[in-house]
Amino acid sequence: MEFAELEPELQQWMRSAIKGGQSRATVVDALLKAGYQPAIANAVEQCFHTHPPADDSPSTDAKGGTATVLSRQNPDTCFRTFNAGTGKISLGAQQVDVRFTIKQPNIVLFANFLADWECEALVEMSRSHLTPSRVVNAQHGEFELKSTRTSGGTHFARGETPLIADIEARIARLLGVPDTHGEPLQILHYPVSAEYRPHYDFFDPEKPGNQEVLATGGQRIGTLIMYLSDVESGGATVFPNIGLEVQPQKGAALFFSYISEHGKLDFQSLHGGSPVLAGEKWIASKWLRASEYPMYLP
Ligand SMILES: O=C(O)CCC(=O)C(=O)O
Ligand SMILES: [Fe+2]
Repeated sequence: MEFAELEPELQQWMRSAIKGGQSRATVVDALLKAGYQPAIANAVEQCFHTHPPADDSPSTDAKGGTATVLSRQNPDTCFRTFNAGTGKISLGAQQVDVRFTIKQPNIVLFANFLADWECEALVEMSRSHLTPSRVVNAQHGEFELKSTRTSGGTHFARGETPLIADIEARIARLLGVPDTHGEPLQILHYPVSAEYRPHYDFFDPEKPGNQEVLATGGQRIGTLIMYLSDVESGGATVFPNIGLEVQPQKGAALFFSYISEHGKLDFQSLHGGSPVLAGEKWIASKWLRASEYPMYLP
């Protein structure tokens, strides 16, 4: 949906909300609640570019104001909702399709999120920089090698290249969460037999080793896994508690969020990458936080 196609009153409302310092998520959320279709997020994004917030109006995010959807008690409402009837979502050159949705846990599979050339470019940028993937030890907070995660990976800072900036803007438009809430983009490579055993992407707040990761950007609230390759055999993303298996398809993206109503962590979101049996698997993971995540860690 193009900003220029909206009714003048709506354009005016959007301009003043943005000039007044409302965040993208707040504006999109208000419009969805008013009954607009999710594609309205496109128009909001365009409006942000053409009518950026005034320099002297601090954003409600920065003030921690109550209008900020992401600072609510119940952060799951900050994501747009999708259903089987959502239809095509126009994101720049990509016409994204919703393939299926599950409500609990909240899972959505999108087809055609990335173009083939974008998948190939991300793989080529990463191939020579892979190091063994690590996991955070929830007891003492160190990042360590474990047999439960045997992929190789690398990461890119937000906006590190024009392609990455473009994909991050697309994610923000699709999900209705500002790109500033995203961790660096992780590129993961699974050769034959590599896997990521079932785990949660959120950090258990009860565990002492998680306090440091939680202090930067707050809790993780959702994950977008972008498939950069097909896999000849094996390598599905699995949700063992609900019996779901998603076979990687180049260009598709799997979204799931794990803060259930009333801000409770959703333990049904247990998921993993099953072992690759033939061929190789490449993915890009974008983890989203409840608050802004710094560009460079202190
Ligand atoms: O490899 C997969 O399919 C799952 C990856 C994953 O769980 C993650 O990146 O958090
Ligand atoms: Fe994960």
